Amino acid sequence: MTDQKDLTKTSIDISEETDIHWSQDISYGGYLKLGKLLECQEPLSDEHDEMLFIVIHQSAELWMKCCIHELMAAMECVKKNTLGPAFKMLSRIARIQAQLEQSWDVLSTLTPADYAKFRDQLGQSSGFQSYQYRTIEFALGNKNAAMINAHKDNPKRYDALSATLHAPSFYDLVIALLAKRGFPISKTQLQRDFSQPYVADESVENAWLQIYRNPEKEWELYELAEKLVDLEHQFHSWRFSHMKTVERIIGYKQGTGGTGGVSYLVKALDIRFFPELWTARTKI
Ligand code: HEM
Ligand SMILES: N[C@@H](CC(=O)c1ccccc1NC=O)C(=O)O
Repeated sequence: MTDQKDLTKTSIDISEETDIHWSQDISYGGYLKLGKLLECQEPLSDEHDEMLFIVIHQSAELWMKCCIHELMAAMECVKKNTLGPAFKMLSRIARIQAQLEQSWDVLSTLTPADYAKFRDQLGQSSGFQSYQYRTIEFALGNKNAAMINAHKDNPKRYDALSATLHAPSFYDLVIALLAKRGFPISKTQLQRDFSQPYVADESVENAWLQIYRNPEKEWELYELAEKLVDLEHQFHSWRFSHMKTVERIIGYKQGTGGTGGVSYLVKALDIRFFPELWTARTKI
């Protein structure tokens, strides 16, 4: 008898299932717009490996979309001086960055010969023209006005990118927060032209030094500092892996976007979003 009872437990309980009100007008594919999404992979060549190239880039753009969503919301939290929810968003961004990093491993299965078979089809197109990537760079503080020119044919994107260029970056907002919380930050940092590249400042470094030396006094800011360091570390790893993957796939050829290729990507490794968080470490 007991055996029979157990058997009924493991079988599907129809009476419970019928309690679920299956919606008439929504389905998995409908909700996720898979019809549209899965029609977006249109290789320009008949080469087998072009599918991987397209899917890797499209997935990266989807993750970037999610990352921008979190980043903008986290910036609003910093503006409002409420760091709790921002921490949650920054942790999610870190996991997204790990996903993006992982994709280099998949792409490295593409050999130089595989890529050469369809590279010419790409013309002058390049990651250089990624609107979402540039949005992230600007929001994190790597401001470079010349980069918006790639979007001059799309006024909506051009204007939105221009707005992000001129707005305070995540780090600008964090510095304003340091001032709000009583740290003596120089006026030049608080009233700077936000469209210009950020230049490191002693008053900001001193604030971080104080926070790192006495974390118990400003635990939230200490935690924020470490989350920013994580974010920059991951971003740097992504840049590095991109550069190394490009090196193994196209060697030292020029980029389709008109740069020197690997040499351009190597130079980008010098960029720091949060410079004082790195220089302060030597002095602690
Ligand atoms: C075969 C694979 C790839 C090659 C050979 C490659 C090569 C390059 C090169 C040479 C550049 C410099 C600009 C240029 O002259 O074109 C560049 C920039 C860029 N690539 Fe890639 N890339 C590859 C894959 C990817 C992937 C998977 C992504 C992910 C979204 C990506 C995103 C970018 C971005 C955002 C830039 C602009 C970087 C900046 O301005 O700092 N690339 N790529
Ligand atoms: N810049 C690459 C081309 C390239 O990677 C690319 C071309 C079109 C769409 C996305 C691309 N990926 C990132 O740069 C190259 O020089 O081969």
